[in-house]
Amino acid sequence: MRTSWADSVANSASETAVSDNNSLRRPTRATYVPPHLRNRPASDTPNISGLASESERTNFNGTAGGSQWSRSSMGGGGGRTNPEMGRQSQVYGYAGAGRGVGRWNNRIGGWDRRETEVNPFGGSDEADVTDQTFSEQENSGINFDAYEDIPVETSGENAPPPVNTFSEIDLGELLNQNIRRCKYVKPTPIQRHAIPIVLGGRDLMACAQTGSGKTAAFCFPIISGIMSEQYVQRPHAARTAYPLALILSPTRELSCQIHDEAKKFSYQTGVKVVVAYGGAPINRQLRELERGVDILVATPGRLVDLLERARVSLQMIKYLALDEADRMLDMGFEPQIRKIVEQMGMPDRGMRRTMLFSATFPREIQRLASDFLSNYIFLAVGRVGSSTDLIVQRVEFVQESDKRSNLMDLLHAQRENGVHGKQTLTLVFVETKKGADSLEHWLCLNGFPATTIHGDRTQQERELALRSFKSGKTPILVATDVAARGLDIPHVAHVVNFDLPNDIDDYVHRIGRTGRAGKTGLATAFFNEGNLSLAKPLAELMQEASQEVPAWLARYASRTLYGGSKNRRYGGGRFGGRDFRREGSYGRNLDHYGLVGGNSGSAYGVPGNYGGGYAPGVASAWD
Ligand SMILES: Nc1ncnc2c1ncn2[C@@H]1O[C@H](COP(=O)(O)OP(=O)(O)OP(=O)(O)O)[C@@H](O)[C@H]1O
Repeated sequence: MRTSWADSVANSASETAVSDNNSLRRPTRATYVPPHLRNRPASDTPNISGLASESERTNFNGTAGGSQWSRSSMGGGGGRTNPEMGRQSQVYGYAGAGRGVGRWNNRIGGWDRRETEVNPFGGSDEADVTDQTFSEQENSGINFDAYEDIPVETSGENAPPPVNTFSEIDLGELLNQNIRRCKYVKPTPIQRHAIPIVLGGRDLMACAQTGSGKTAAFCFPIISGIMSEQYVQRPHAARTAYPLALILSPTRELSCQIHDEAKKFSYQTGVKVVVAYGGAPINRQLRELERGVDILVATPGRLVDLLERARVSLQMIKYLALDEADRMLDMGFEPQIRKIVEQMGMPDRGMRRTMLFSATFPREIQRLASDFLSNYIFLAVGRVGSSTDLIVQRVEFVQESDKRSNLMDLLHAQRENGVHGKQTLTLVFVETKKGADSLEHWLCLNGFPATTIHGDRTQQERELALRSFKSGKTPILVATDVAARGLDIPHVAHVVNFDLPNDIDDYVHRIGRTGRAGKTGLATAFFNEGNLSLAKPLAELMQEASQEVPAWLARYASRTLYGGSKNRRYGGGRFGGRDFRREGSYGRNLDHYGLVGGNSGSAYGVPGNYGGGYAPGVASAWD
């Protein structure tokens, strides 16, 4: 019998409670450690909390237990500078852990923050790991087994082996506590493979299906790596922030989401996470940065702004993660990413750990991405570029003029049948910003509370819309591609492609807003003659995901000249995740299909139709 994720959570609750009582003893404040004491052999006395010994607990001024220095100069959150220092160096971490706590330092600068840190889990008792406050994203009802027999391909030299449990990985007790607070009982397959690879000091290009836990897969090794840093001296510059890790994502909402997740994972660890994105007041972000930052989550546009103002330096970056990496490196945007990674002071590849994650990884993008990586491992979990089997996909032939009434039928049926209950959230994707506004208006007029998210709305409106949708106040969200990638919105039961995208990868990401973390979902697409280029890849994708392909779609697919088998980009076959280095094509002049000397500049035979190329009036997902 299959056990659900929820069952696993329930079964583990008692164990968790026992271990937590032991492990949550809060450390007292740690402070400055004189250089001669740094990196001293650990004390023989086991030190559960990973603190420096009493004799070492002397602050910068020589007074015991003080915390001023660490607050002001370590980016600890206080913002005050110790006048005796005469400079504003930033010193992080200390190898003060006694034996028994492994390589974990106590993140001196962090302890002061711990006292005032808002509990992102919402509970009043921050030490109560078993609290039930983490309700919004409660991982109940998740079918963990859905991921158990997923195919995995790893290539690259000496890939560190995967693990089966979080406890097999030395992530550090504080991070482990947060993993338990998140109610993550077992690592998902991408986490099982990716975390040991990065902790093993390797660069990584990772493909895994939508909703399969990639965020934690790159956050855990970053947080854990920063926590275990022995000692980091940052340069002295009054108003420049020197993050140790940079996480880039293509949209503002996704950056905010990653920031929220990373804050949960790093709660009480002393690791400081800051987000910077366009459309929001920069001054607030600057103030946050001034208070110190270990992990900076950003959209590329705002990051370049901060770099050009010299308010952020990438000089100390040890970890670089690109989420939705294929989007970040597609035609329109690659120069900006290249500038950030190669021309703005970031340590060269090989001197930092670089991680690229996405659910889709076209061969051409893999080739570009390999410029940023050093001797990397390629990891493919699941049928890459495919949708997950957890999503039931339907395609209906609907003429443009009939789309609204068809949508209305779907919504009425959903409401009346109560198939997914009253709380059902429906995400409707359209092509243009105008189209989004007009459909939203029409839905509201017809008694279906809806809201919209697209690039013409202010950031405040976008955030409000997302909140209103998540809360169920407006259970229909009409969106452009700005909401296609990465957003993890619990309880989205139905994704409707009112207008299909031109690119099958965008379709994969859009429908991936449902059927997440082992839950099932439904995706309906309206197809007509305007979508002929998608017929073949769509039919193939559906077939691969064991979905019923309508006979009319199969006929269109067999007739279609363009739009060809995009899976060939991934190497073809049932298991599509393929390291481009393993194909005979490595280093040769290929087009997106892997055809030597292909039609230049035209991916899939549709001019300017890949990724970054947006037609006028069409929404860009880029911030
Ligand atoms: N080990 C785990 N146990 C339980 N739930 C998990 C685990 N890891 C991640 N999750 C949950 O799974 C959901 C999806 O995770 P995440 O958003 O990281 O997916 P993703 O792979 O990045 O998806 P996308 O490709 O759409 O960006 C989140 O709600 C997250 O909290």
